[in-house]
Amino acid sequence: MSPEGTPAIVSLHAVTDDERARPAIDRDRARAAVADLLIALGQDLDSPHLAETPRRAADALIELLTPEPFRATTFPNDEGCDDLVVVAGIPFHSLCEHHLLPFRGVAHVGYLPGDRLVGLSKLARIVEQSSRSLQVQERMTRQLAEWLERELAPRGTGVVLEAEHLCMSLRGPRIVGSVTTTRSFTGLLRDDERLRREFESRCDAQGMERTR
Ligand SMILES: Nc1nc2c(ncn2[C@@H]2O[C@H](COP(=O)(O)OP(=O)(O)OP(=O)(O)O)[C@@H](O)[C@H]2O)c(=O)[nH]1
Ligand SMILES: [Zn+2]
Repeated sequence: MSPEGTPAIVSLHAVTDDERARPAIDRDRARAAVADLLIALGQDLDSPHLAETPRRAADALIELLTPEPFRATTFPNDEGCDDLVVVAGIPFHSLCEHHLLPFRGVAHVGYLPGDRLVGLSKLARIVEQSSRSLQVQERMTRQLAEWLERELAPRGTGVVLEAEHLCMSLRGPRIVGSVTTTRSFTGLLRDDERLRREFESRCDAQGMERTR
């Protein structure tokens, strides 16, 4: 309950310290750098199709790397819900920190409630927010679990990401269709095998292989 005694809807800002510490984006410099890159790659910037490409490409990258802040609405768990809450099959795409190429797939995010419940859409929003950054899949998985821990203090969290990395399918080993799975479990989801299996069975129903 809020201090006034009305039912509490607590809003918490969801931008992490990491994101606050990020240096400001210099759009002009990014555009000039893309122009330099294209010239270094032997491309002709005088061609009508390429003339605006530095602007377009820089703006596209900036869009992909700019998380949208949101407020993480939470509610008191007045009904004492003690079953897993899982949003499975949340589509996402992000940019691989090593090659600046996309990786894309689905995220499954769940928690075992403690004193608070979170608005379900916020689980999708935090996936979207953490994907808007140069990422490594393992780190993104861990960040999502840490966010749940921080905002909800739940009795357990489960996060599973399944993704195809274009740096592996379009170049390098050129293996098309492989799926990388990363997982993070905390609290009772880490310690109680029955709960973890229950979480995983809900993820399986929305797994990448089944839904693509
Ligand atoms: N652990 C992890 N590795 C990633 C991720 N995304 C890309 N990588 C890997 O990052 C590694 C970078 O290694 P390097 O050997 O420096 O890159 P490279 O010379 O381009 O190597 P190849 O990709 O094997 O051609 C590669 O093995 C990628 O597959 C990720 O999310 N997690
Ligand atoms: Zn990569």
